[in-house]
Amino acid sequence: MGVLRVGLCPGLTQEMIQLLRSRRIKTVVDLVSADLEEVAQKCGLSYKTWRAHSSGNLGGLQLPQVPAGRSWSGVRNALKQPGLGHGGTDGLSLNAFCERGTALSTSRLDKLLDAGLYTGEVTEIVGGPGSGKTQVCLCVAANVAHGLQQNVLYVDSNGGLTASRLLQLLQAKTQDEEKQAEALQRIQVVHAFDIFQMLDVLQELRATVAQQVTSSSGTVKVVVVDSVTAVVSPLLGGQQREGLALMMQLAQELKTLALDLGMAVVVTNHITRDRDSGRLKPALGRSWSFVPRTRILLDTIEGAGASGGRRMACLTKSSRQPTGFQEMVDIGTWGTSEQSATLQGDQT
Ligand SMILES: Nc1ncnc2c1ncn2[C@@H]1O[C@H](COP(=O)(O)OP(=O)(O)OP(=O)(O)O)[C@@H](O)[C@H]1O
Repeated sequence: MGVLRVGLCPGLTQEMIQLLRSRRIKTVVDLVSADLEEVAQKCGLSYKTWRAHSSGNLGGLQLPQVPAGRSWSGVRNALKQPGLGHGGTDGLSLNAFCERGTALSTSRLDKLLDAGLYTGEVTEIVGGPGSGKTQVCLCVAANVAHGLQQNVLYVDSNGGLTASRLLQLLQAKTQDEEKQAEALQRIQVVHAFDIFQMLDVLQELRATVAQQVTSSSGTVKVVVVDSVTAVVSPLLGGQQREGLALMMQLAQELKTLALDLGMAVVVTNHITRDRDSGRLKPALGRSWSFVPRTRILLDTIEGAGASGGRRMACLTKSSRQPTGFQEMVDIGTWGTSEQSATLQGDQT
């Protein structure tokens, strides 16, 4: 059991340890199980300062792997489960541990995602050309920037983003031009047309956020990458080992942003046909398939064609909901109305 001690994480002073002890918080597990806001209040620290102090890896101590929850109470309950709370497999920073598993309501796909995009995770939107992946990304960006008033980094690697469509989505949410402008300012758009540019962008974000732990300016909550396939697939195939290595480096960067910096990461991926079975599957192969924790497949509805806006969204990977859960969405009306219909949910 990790007893709290000076130097375990930056800013954890003897004085703070004494204060915590007087509140019966003696170990790392006591600390992560406690209500952070309440602890901050009792110890006379601002919540933000406390969060800043509690970032870091607690001296490399292994924090328990908690099943994804949605709130602090979820984290606390998870820690009460037998077998948890005595060290684990996942050396998360305390900061990320606190942030992990917050559901951000972001799009018409919230129901499939079990309340929204989760911080601390990579979510993948998969589909063929014109299936609506970019529309989902734009919708997520608009909702996060306007509805949640949080910052978004939007990495466009295929030129799919258009400012006019983004504005259209925001106009559907508010008529107030000032609010539209504020939301647009929260969406930082970066073009990265090869993997090196993309790695640069993500590494820069990581460095900036790491340096700004105590800054009052808002940090990026959601990272959108549309698409990973555009920059990775030219590197794969044949004997291109370097390509695979770069792809896994990209995967690592995205996971770091999610797990260590508490962001929700959304990526898009193409589909490809399996050589043996002939079935459609996400592109980029088996190594990449483990990167996203949740995956949604977008498909055109038979007979409707790609030009129509109706799509079937199907949950094909999830740790929370039964896979096979489907929802019909109309990407064409996303900028104008808020209609969607759940068609079916079944276990596969
Ligand atoms: N401004 C718009 N208003 C309404 N619907 C649009 C608009 N732009 C595109 N769409 C719809 O989105 C579809 C294309 O979706 P999108 O560009 O998101 O696909 P994608 O999956 O990202 O494709 P690709 O893989 O080729 O980039 C169009 O067929 C159209 O139905």
